[in-house]
Amino acid sequence: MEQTQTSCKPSGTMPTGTGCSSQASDDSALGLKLDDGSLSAEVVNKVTTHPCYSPEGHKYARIHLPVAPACNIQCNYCNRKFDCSNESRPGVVSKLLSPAQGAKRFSKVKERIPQTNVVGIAGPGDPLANPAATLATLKAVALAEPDVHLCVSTNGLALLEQVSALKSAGVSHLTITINCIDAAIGEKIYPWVYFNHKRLRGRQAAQTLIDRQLAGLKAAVAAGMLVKVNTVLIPGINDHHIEALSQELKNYGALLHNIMPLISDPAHGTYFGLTGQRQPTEDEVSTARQAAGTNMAQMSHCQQCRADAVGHLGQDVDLNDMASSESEVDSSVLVAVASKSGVLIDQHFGYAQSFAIYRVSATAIERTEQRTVGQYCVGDDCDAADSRMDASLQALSGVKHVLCSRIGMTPWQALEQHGVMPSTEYALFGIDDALEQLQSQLLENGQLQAVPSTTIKEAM
Ligand SMILES: C[S@@+](CC[C@H](N)C(=O)[O-])C[C@H]1O[C@@H](n2cnc3c(N)ncnc32)[C@H](O)[C@@H]1O
Ligand code: SF4
Ligand code: SF4
Repeated sequence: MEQTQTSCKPSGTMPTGTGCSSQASDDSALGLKLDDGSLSAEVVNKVTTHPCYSPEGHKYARIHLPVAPACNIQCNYCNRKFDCSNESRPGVVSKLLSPAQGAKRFSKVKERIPQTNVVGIAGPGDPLANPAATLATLKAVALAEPDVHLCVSTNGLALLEQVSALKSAGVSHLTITINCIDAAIGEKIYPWVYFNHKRLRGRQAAQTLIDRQLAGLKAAVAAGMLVKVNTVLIPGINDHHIEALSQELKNYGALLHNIMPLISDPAHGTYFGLTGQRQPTEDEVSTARQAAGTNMAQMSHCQQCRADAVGHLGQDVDLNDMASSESEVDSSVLVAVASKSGVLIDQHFGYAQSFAIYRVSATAIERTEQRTVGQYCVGDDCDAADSRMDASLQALSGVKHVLCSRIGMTPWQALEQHGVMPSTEYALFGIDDALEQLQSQLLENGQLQAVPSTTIKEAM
């Protein structure tokens, strides 16, 4: 790292951010600081040319490439959607991309918005729960445009073992979401963590995650990455803990702290949304930022972007026109329907013993077969049936969407991880009506090759 001294010295907190100062200035900031505590010219440049690290970077644009669907933990505030064009929140995307599609999208966007100098991978799941796709995408982008800043956003569970691969791929900016350093708080945020081939729950899950996050943070800082920490502010859960957390983040060498308000809505289908967990008020967010600001430089201009956001912060561009020119748009998709009555979407995923399979294209909705499955939920046990899930996944092979009246969080996650999108949006709709609405949505989002007219026919 270049060690040219600049006039940019740590100067206490940076509530709106000048981008070149930070109070996180002890030795654990390792390679980022010069002997007198100021930031090196290289670091200052990397900070001020990134729109999220500094308001000074506002003239630059970023692109998030949605190549990472799976996640290795569950947060009570997160419900990812892979085919959603109308919600503006983290974790949703219009369409998942392969690494090749991601690199192609970047090149097209770069042509259209030449100020795009940051390529980030932020989901819709966790980039490091999808390491092959993440690294392949980063490498393809770096090959096309060596000067771009590569950025990854992770929950940190798998960070420690990926730091050197990320570094070799050229990742300079890293975001870790750390919501607490106390497992008693963490168990209220994370229902489970999947680590070392085991699903951990309760305090053990939270402690494992926290330990791995801090070890990953330390390793990333030591590798010279500029680490920003995201913290989701959840009233009554971690709001009293923010100052202690920021003190620890400073000790571990994080450069910037981004306290983001919880987004919570029953319609999102998250645990917090369904249990009525409220969002913080603006005053509560600013109190938390002030408390954390005694330790850490604060980011306060985060837009809580979608995992496929493109453009300048706050001025996202619409990708619909681009989506239709990206290859691999399906000409038809298979949809599995869970129905007791045979007329309505009125069956819980876990209680279905068979699914009606439909092929949906732009011109037709055709019933192709009935597939039998072993019932996933047995008694009250709808959440601990890994082997039954494997059987369901096999039975649903080739299917892209499952329509059902209800579904548990665990099977939802497992389906998502295998590229199948469950939906309870059409609960109690007539099957024909639901399929027509899904068809329109897929066409609108550019996920189906468009050709006019719609017919429903029975092919059985
Ligand atoms: C969708 S995540 C993807 C990256 C990675 N899986 C993670 O959690 O850091 C991007 C950011 O959005 C945040 N996020 C997700 N759902 C949120 C919600 N309902 N309210 C506030 N922030 C949320 C996450 O905590 C994370 O900081
Ligand atoms: S780690 Fe990220 S993607 Fe995974 S559940 Fe939490 S917010 Fe969602
Ligand atoms: S979510 Fe915040 S940190 Fe991430 S790209 Fe958007 S503005 Fe930047």
